[in-house]
Amino acid sequence: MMDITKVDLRGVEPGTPGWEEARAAVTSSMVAYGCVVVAYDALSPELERLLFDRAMPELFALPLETKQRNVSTKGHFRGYLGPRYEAMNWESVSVDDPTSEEGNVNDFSSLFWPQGNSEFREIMLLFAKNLLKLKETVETMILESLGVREENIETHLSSRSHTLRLSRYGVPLDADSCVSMMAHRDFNMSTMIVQHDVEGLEVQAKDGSWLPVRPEPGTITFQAGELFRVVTNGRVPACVHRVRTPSNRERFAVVFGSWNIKGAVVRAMDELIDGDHPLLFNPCRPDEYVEFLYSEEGRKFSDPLQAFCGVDVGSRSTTE
Ligand SMILES: O=C(O)CCC(=O)C(=O)O
Ligand SMILES: [Fe+2]
Repeated sequence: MMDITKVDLRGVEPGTPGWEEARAAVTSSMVAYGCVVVAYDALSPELERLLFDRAMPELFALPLETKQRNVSTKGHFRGYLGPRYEAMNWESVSVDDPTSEEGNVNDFSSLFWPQGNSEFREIMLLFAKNLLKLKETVETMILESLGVREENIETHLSSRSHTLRLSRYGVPLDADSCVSMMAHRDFNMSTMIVQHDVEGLEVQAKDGSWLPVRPEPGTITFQAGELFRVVTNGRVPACVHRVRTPSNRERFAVVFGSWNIKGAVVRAMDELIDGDHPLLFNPCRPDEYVEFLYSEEGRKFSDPLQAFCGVDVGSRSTTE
């Protein structure tokens, strides 16, 4: 089976020799799959083991009431997600704005370890900061390649909020398919996924085939969400992905999500609209889009973004 090409971003910075080559490779993978697999040192192997092999199993073994203390006022897919997803055998906790020094990660950590766990807190903060840097590098590469001006890239990067989510998948309940999370696109700007030891993430190619992303140490998957599709005026598709674990093992994953700042409007970047690339999506409000996505109406569409804010309403099609 074919692998998605891995791009080595270790030590690659703007102006360094490897930048342009890496940028081209990142962009071509994004245009093809809506995702790219990169090699990047976001956490040392020792810290990664501490997090995945010790802290995460310990955290998820806590009583339900303890995990439920992880709440968020910031909307969908935040805080503790558990019993509602029993049919998937999936649960996760998440921290908002995980790179802020003002104590979010601290409060998050003391929910689970009231007596303190400075090691966990430090790992989370370091991980989040490094993942944020990687995200900015990858998005800069893509937007630069597509011809977006530097000041617009900066505005784009500074209009974001972030979450760091820790997920646990029990062994897949459907032993035939081994799928524990169905095919979907994320409705945010972008997502980065860090796997550890156990396989699961699969990405769908345009021909419909599924490409497994192997949980190789030191690799991270960057995926475009629906909002990135709007921003790039459809040049970059939102990544279709799922979780499937044929080895039937419990699996942990860390997911860094990039969202809009509250109330913002997302629109296609000026440089990406021209005669050859007419505007595909009207400006959209992410909070309204999410409402639509989960509404009875929204669920009918195979491409709900197109139905919600697509310019060409003639091409709307339902899955029915
Ligand atoms: O666990 C993974 O590898 C993917 C998770 C995912 O797709 C999600 O949380 O939206
Ligand atoms: Fe996802």
